[in-house]
Amino acid sequence: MRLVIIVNDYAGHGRAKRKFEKLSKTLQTPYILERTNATGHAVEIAKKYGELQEPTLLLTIGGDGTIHEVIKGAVSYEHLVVGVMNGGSGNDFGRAFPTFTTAHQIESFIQNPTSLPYDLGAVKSVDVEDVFMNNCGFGFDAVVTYEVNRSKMKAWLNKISLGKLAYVWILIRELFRFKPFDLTIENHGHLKNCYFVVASNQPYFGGGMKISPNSISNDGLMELTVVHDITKLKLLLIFLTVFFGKHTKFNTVKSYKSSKFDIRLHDSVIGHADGEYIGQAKENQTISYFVQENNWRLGYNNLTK
Ligand SMILES: Nc1ncnc2c1ncn2[C@@H]1O[C@H](COP(=O)(O)OP(=O)(O)OP(=O)(O)O)[C@@H](O)[C@H]1O
Repeated sequence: MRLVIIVNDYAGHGRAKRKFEKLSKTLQTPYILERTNATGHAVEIAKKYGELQEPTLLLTIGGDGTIHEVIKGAVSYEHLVVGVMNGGSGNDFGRAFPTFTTAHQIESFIQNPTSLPYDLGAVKSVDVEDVFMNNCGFGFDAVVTYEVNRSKMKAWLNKISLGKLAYVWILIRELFRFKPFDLTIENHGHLKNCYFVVASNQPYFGGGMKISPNSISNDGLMELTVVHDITKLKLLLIFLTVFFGKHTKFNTVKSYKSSKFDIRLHDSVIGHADGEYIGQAKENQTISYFVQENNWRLGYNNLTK
């Protein structure tokens, strides 16, 4: 099996770059190195190897955004297997899926490749279309993600390893600015004053929050979680309980399970897929979430974690 290593030097504020440098000192197996040069490049890299028809491990060293792009490009190419070494900041993928940590694990995989198929979520409306291996949400979570990613303060604080401070500051600032929206979920009814709605294919989001504790990534189903009708102070308290997956006990948190959801937001609200901004859904447009069952393969063996 051919080994292609895809590295996003910028992921994890240089963490992915350092991981690759360390790996390259011990890895004996020949490999092709692909460094991403911009947002979206990893999709093109994966597609390029999809067209070459040779069994290939796309070993991705980066964060959730880079992994998202590689899976998006690799989807439906049966000879492509995605492998991951965590190199991001949040690494929600690595909390739910097995990942490689050493050169020895990768070498033993190349000699004896084993992989399993996983589901991919899809989201589609007139203005928004994407896929997700972790989760895809509209509302407050997307606003915080968007503001954190474009924040100059975060870039500066990261240089002195205080990036999380920027996250907390932006979360509180946006909480006071955010205007809740009404939401209709087809076949499930209408909810008022919603802060966010998120569809999940695995439990974790936002860097370790267990937003959807019962999500399983290869069951052909997704979970929809909505937080609604709640004071801003209580929402902050609920954020603390999310780390332990205990928020679902509050009656202001609703969860649904299905292979497909059609929702309508009664305001124009921005969205994210796997923590990357995907655009703004216009008010009252139908947004369809659905599961593409078992359509990408993850490589790992009994040595991976
Ligand atoms: N050469 C590049 N320069 C700038 N951005 C890049 C480059 N290559 C990829 N990107 C983009 O960098 C963004 C962040 O990458 P990624 O999500 O992997 O890291 P992270 O944000 O540190 O990790 P996490 O999402 O796990 O918190 C992605 O949107 C990706 O498309």
